[in-house]
Amino acid sequence: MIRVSHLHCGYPGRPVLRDVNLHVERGEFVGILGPNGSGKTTLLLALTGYLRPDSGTITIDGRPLEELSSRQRAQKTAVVLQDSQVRFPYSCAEVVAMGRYPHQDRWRGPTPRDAEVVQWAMECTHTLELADRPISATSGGERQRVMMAKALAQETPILLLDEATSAMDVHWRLKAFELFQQLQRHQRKTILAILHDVNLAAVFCPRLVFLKDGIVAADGPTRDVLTPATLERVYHSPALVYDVPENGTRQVFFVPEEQGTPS
Ligand SMILES: Nc1ncnc2c1ncn2[C@@H]1O[C@H](COP(=O)(O)OP(=O)(O)OP(=O)(O)O)[C@@H](O)[C@H]1O
Repeated sequence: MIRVSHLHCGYPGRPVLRDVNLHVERGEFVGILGPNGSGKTTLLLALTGYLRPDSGTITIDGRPLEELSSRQRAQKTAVVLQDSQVRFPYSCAEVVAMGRYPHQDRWRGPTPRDAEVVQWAMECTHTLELADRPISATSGGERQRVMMAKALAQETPILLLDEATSAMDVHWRLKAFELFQQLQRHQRKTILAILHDVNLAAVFCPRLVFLKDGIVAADGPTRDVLTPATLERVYHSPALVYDVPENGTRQVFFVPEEQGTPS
């Protein structure tokens, strides 16, 4: 579904990603982790077509990204950013409805199906009660839920999340990730989620990709790559890794330097 080959990408005068290779199949839920500045957002921006590669290729369903029009790209990929700015005081319902633009005919306007999808997206993100509120009058966590609803309303096979739940409390963050998991399992959506919370990633993402200094430092099934060795190599922080028998996941405890690692 998504194939990134020998990707070099960055900003004018600042190369970031170096020879990144990544192949993601339809229906995968991949966590993208790594230290600040390691290139996670740069990779996501390259996947949306916002940043053009310096070299290398990105294909979606076998088609090079640069061959797709912006409308075609928006039909394939929806993005939820950590902090989306909406300049005008649109209501939350209007913001969610913007997710339908890539499917709409400019001359016909919204159809009953558009309204149904918007209603569905707001129901499953619990944002209906915010429908008439100006987006500028919502809290950070509420705004992230509205932007999630907009991305769902876009009805794309691929969902890219960049710290999309960072402003949410524990309850809403878990609800959001449970929803992503349902979309992955029942609609076979392909989800790439940039996260700093290694433990959240370990619970929901069966595959993890660690970036470090613009290269892929580790990529594989969560159980294989979530090891003290990988974490120490990527974050330079000693870590203890535990198996949680109750749900079959792994969890990590980063050990503050001065406490040392218990023997
Ligand atoms: N618009 C820009 N122009 C120039 N350099 C940039 C720009 N945006 C990011 N960078 C630089 O590119 C590098 C990678 O940034 P990127 O945002 O991809 O990192 P990240 O892994 O997402 O980091 P974080 O965890 O802090 O969000 C960093 O060194 C950053 O300073």
